[in-house]
Amino acid sequence: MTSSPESGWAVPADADSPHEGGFRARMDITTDRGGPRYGEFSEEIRRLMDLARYACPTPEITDELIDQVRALNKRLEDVQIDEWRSPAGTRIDLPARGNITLPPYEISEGGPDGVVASVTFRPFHLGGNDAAHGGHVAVAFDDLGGMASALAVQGITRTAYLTVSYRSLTPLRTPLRMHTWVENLDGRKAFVKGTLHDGDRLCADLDALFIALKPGQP
Ligand SMILES: CCCCCCCC(=O)SCCNC(=O)CCNC(=O)[C@H](O)C(C)(C)COP(=O)(O)OP(=O)(O)OC[C@H]1O[C@@H](n2cnc3c(N)ncnc32)[C@H](O)[C@@H]1OP(=O)(O)O
Repeated sequence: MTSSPESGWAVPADADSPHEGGFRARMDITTDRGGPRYGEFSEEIRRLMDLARYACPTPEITDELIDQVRALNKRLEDVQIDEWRSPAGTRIDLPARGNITLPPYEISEGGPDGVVASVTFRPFHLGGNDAAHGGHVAVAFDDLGGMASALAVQGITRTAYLTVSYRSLTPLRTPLRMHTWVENLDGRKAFVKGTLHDGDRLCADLDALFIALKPGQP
């Protein structure tokens, strides 16, 4: 994996890619990548996003911050790797598998009855009026609905459709209960339902279809 000189973004070097279709690569999931403090690193990045979202720096402080963030980005550019070997998304010991782009969640149950997780939308997940952005709620449902369907079909699934009904405001900074489960399994089709609760209050619910991928299907 190298960085594209034009964009500075990581680009895949596919000659040695371990990917064989679906979301996963032909390699073991490890909890070592990024080291024992990788979870702390992810949390500091989330904190950076939270603080940046609500910051109103003076022009002088903006200048200073640009230099500091550029230095941090330069350090990260030096350690780019492809998605299959990146700790973000494969560290199953960390909230949301160490994936900093997902709302952080912790799973308490996962099996034939579905998945139950505590999800906390961060300040940077703001939609407006101190409530979570609906798109971030859908992201959480997609990931945990995908997990429920994957457990049911014992394989990799992909979202065909996903409908979220927003029943009441979803608060930030509050551990919420998300439950996703397969209501009906019909061959490769897993019809998934889900709920998101703040205590007894229903914030949103899910109606989705996930399709089990065929071997090698991209
Ligand atoms: C643990 C980690 C969890 C992570 C979860 C993250 C999940 C994601 O975000 S996935 C990303 C978003 N989704 C995508 O990009 C998917 C893009 N679409 C595709 O790849 C394909 O259309 C795919 C795989 C969904 C289905 O294609 P394909 O495998 O060819 O199946 P296909 O033969 O068309 O359909 C299979 C069945 O599903 C039905 N179906 C497919 N799409 C739909 C749909 N949108 N609505 C209703 N039915 C559908 C078909 O009618 C067919 O039914 P039947 O077998 O009864 O005739």
